[in-house]
Amino acid sequence: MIEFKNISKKYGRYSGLEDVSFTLEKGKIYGLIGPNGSGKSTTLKIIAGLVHPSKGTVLVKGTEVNRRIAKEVAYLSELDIFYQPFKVKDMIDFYASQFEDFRIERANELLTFMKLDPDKKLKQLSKGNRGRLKLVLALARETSVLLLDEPFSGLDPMVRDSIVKGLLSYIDFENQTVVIATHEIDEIEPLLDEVLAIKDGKVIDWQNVENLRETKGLSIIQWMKETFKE
Ligand SMILES: Nc1ncnc2c1ncn2[C@@H]1O[C@H](COP(=O)(O)OP(=O)(O)OP(=O)(O)O)[C@@H](O)[C@H]1O
Repeated sequence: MIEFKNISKKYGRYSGLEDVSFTLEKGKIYGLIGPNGSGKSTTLKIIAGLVHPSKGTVLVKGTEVNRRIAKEVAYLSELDIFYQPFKVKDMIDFYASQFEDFRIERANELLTFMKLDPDKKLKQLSKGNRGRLKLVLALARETSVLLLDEPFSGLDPMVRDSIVKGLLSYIDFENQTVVIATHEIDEIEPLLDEVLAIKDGKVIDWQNVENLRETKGLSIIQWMKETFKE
């Protein structure tokens, strides 16, 4: 579904990714784990067609990423910059006008689940509620690729668990490839099929989560501590 072939990304003198190759399959949920600045967001942005690699080829559904294929990718950015005068419901209408795969009924259901008032102005939303709105906008799309960059930032720990459970009902386990970059490993662990460890722009390890648990007896956190120990 998603193929990285020898991808490097340079930002001027700085390196974002270095010769990264992998294949992500349909129907799986992947976690990208790594320290700050390791290349997680760069990876997601390349899949979403927002950043162009300096070297290598990226295929999404067998096609080299272009504007058409990028429109089939739902991407939740780590940034939350919204057009301030909009109300929540204006944002829903805007997304519906931009993406053919945006399902308004689903968005309204998600707004209720996230306890967001459609009539509230975006500038009046707390950071946590902006985070919830970002999730609504990404999950209301019926796409084959769903990319979530730090989807729980700003959400208080008390609600994260219930939001993760809610997430489950909006993921199409058969057909979607979901990639989540996060530091909130505890919350996300029950969702993940595979984890990729990224460090200094390289994938340094890759594990199947069930295998990690059953054959090595490790949780993702334990594996992560071993993988990233200096
Ligand atoms: N627009 C940019 N201009 C210059 N350097 C950049 C830019 N975006 C990313 N980088 C650099 O590329 C590297 C990878 O950044 P990236 O944002 O992909 O990391 P990350 O793993 O998502 O980090 P974080 O966990 O802090 O979000 C870092 O060294 C970063 O400073």
